[in-house]
Amino acid sequence: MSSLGRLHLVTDTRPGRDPLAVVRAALSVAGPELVVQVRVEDDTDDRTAYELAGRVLALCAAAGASCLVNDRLHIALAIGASGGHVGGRDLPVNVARRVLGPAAVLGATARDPDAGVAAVTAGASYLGVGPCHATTTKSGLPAPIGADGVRRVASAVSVPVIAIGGITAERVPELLAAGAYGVAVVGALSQAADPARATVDLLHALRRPTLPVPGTASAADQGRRRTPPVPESGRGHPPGGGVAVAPPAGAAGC
Ligand SMILES: Cc1ncc(COP(=O)(O)OP(=O)(O)O)c(N)n1
Ligand SMILES: Cc1nc(C(=O)O)sc1CCOP(=O)(O)O
Ligand SMILES: [Mg+2]
Repeated sequence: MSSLGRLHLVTDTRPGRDPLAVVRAALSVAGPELVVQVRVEDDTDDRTAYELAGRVLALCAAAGASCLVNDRLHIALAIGASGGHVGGRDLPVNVARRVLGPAAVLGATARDPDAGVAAVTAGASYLGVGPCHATTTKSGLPAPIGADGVRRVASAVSVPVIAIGGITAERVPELLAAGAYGVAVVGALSQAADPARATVDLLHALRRPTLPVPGTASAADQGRRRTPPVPESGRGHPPGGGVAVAPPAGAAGC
């Protein structure tokens, strides 16, 4: 069983970006609190994606952080990543779970409660929920769901909810209050003048105590933020208070 960090850095591989420099800067201040999701553009060939993912994994391993791979689960397996993330146009969640195996971290995109419940039933160990706010990083997304949309999903599931889309440090408190466990960002770090400083700001916002949201499964996680659990093995829980993540028992396709 592994522990999920609360701050997810999704790589920005658009032309002119330097994803490895941003990953290095973020890891230098976040260490094991960071999850790096390797996400490449759709027209990137597998060899390029594989080489980037391998480099990111090496940086993460040296810092004690987790590395996930978006969409391309064969690359996740090839490099020995902690897991992967799939959305509505990728492998179905139950198939992704079968491919990655029962111990892997598997994220699934969910934009509403029904999709969230279905993804968890199929084997997702966390949900990426958004877009919370307008984003300039990705096109073709539906209208932002805001903190209320995050609340609706978080209320329906018992796995960590990672809010995504237009996230800034200033917006973190309302998302935590809505039941989010953590956040995933692209631009807040890749477009920052000082990505290390921006990482610190996001981590501070994520560590700030928030009131539990009554009736949400994530209220338990909010409680854990104040009183981190005693790790089973004495390791694996980041200083920010990660939560143990394992696929639900009997997940379809496992
Ligand atoms: C944490 C997180 N949440 C959502 C997504 C989006 O995944 P998806 O819907 O499959 O879109 P692409 O990222 O593949 O374009 C994500 N990657 N991470
Ligand atoms: C990759 C991605 N997926 C989203 C979704 O809602 O599914 S939003 C998004 C991009 C998030 O970038 P930024 O932090 O720069 O807004
Ligand atoms: Mg996808």
